[in-house]
Amino acid sequence: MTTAMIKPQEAAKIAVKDLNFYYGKFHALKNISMEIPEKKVTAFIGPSGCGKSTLLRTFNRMFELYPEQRAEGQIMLDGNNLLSKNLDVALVRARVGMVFQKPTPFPMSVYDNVAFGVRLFETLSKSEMDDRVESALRKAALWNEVKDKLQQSGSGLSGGQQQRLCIARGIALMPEVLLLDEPCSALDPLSTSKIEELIEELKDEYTVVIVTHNMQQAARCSDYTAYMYLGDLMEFGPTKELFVKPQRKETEDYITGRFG
Ligand SMILES: Nc1ncnc2c1ncn2[C@@H]1O[C@H](COP(=O)(O)OP(=O)(O)OP(=O)(O)O)[C@@H](O)[C@H]1O
Repeated sequence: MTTAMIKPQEAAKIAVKDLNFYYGKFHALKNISMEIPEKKVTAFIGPSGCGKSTLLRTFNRMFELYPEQRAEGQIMLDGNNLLSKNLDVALVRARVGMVFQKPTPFPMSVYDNVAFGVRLFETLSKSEMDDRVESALRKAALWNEVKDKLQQSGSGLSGGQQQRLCIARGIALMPEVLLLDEPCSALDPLSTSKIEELIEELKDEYTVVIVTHNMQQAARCSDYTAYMYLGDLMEFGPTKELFVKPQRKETEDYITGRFG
């Protein structure tokens, strides 16, 4: 399968080359090559089961927790192969943060939810940590809503607030890349639009990759879109072009709702 591709003009933050992924014998990603541009939002779209989440999870070696899962090929992050056995996985995960579909706050206070990961990597004074927590919550557009309840439990927040708390938790580690796996699927429309606004702001500082089922969301908040089907990368290019003038008939059928 040859991917219909318009190569991004920006520098690549992540360069994927000939990536194949297996769940046991099942070949879930087939020879994927693409460049994820730095400080832009890239969306992965495609019908259920096409491999969007699988591809996203390779970017922080999430699959390594499961022995039957295997990735072959290269995923270069600033020139280092993320799949190389020599790379420290904990450091990879600090550079490449991930937010999941369902908000998953830790069973601890709002403050500690954000500080927890930072304490694993850095020794900060109390005031430095306070600053870090505040700055992460501000960037996640949550500070004003929680500044008076930092010591209350994170699970007491609304679903949309919990998801922004999870984003703050990722940001607090000062990652370079943020992976968002259907971050709005469990949220109401108002929380969804807040997260979408936030994504727009995050790209000033981070490279953002988002998996979404929602094509309007991909069209609204991404700069680049990848359309996947049955483990193949069918088409990749600037979002505006992919939605307005797709190169492949399969992409057009999917985005116009004729299929999927
Ligand atoms: N743990 C697993 N073990 C075996 N097969 C898996 C596993 N996880 C996913 N798969 C298979 O790999 C393929 C890709 O799954 P993946 O979750 O990446 O798709 P997706 O595009 O993100 O789907 P969805 O939109 O439904 O979340 C599917 O055929 C799925 O059944």
